[in-house]
Amino acid sequence: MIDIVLRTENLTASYDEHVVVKNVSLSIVRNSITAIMGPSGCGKTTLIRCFNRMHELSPKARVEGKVYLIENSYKREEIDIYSIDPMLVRRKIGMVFQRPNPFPTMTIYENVIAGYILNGIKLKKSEADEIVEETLKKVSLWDEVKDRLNKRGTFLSGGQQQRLCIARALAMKPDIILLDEPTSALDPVATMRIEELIEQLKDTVTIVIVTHNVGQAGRISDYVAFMYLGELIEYGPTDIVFTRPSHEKTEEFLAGKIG
Ligand SMILES: Nc1ncnc2c1ncn2[C@@H]1O[C@H](COP(=O)(O)OP(=O)(O)OP(=O)(O)O)[C@@H](O)[C@H]1O
Repeated sequence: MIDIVLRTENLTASYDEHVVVKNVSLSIVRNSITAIMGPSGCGKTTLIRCFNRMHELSPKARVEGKVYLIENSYKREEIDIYSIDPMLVRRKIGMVFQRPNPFPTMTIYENVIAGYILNGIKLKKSEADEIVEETLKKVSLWDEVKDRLNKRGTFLSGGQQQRLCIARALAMKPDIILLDEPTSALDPVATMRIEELIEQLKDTVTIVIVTHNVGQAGRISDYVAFMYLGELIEYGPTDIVFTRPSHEKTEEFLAGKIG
C-alpha cells in the first residue's frame, strides 16, 4: 500500500482577489521525491508555501481547503496543519529557497542549528555538536567545513551555501522538506551535487521540489505533478507521466511547446 505523508483536499490559494492555486487535491508519498513542474507563474511556489503555512505570511493571502500531515505511517493519524501552531508546522515541514540564504550574522555551526536557536529550544553543547556533525555529513559538507565551523556561512560558495541551507532544514528532523527551485542560482556542477544529495536524502525525509526544469524533474523525481494556470493537470509516477502523459497540456509542456 502506498504510504502518504501529506494530503491536500481542494486547496485554493489567492493573493487578494487573484486566485493562483485552484482546487488542488494531491497526495505526497513518504520517502519519495515529488517534483512540481509547470510554466512560470502557474502557482508552483504558492502551492508548496501552503504546505507549511508560509503562504499566509504574504499580504492579503488567503487559503481555502485542507492540508493534512500524516506523521506516523502506522497510526495513519491525519493532522490538519491549519489547526496547529504554524511554527510547529514549519519545524515538521522545512523549506529551502531559490537563492541560498544562510543567516549572514551566524557562523556555519550556528546556521545548522538556527532552527533550534530561533525556536528557543535549548541544546546541550554535546547535543548541538552531534546535530551539526551528523547533519553536515548528511549533506556532504562536513569534510569541506569541519575546520572552519566558526566562520560565517556566507563565505562559502553558492553550492556549499545551498547545502548548508538544506542542512539547516534537515537539522530539525522534519518529515518533509520543500525545495523551491533550489538549483536555479547554481552552476551545473553545484546543481549536479545538489541533485545527487536530494536523491540520497529521500531515505530519511520526503522531498517536494519545485522546478521548471523538465530535465531535473525527470532525473531525480519519483512522482511528478504538472500545474498549469493554477490547476493540477496531471500527477503520477514520473516514468509514466513522462512517457505516456494523459493530458495534452502535459505533453505540450514536456515537448517544450509551453512555458
Ligand atoms: N506575494 C505575492 N503577491 C501577489 N501576487 C503574487 C505574489 N507571489 C506570487 N504572486 C502571483 O501568483 C501567481 C503564481 O505565482 P507563483 O510564484 O506561485 O508561480 P510559480 O509557478 O512558482 O512561478 P515561477 O516558476 O515563475 O517561480 C503569479 O501570477 C504571481 O504573479
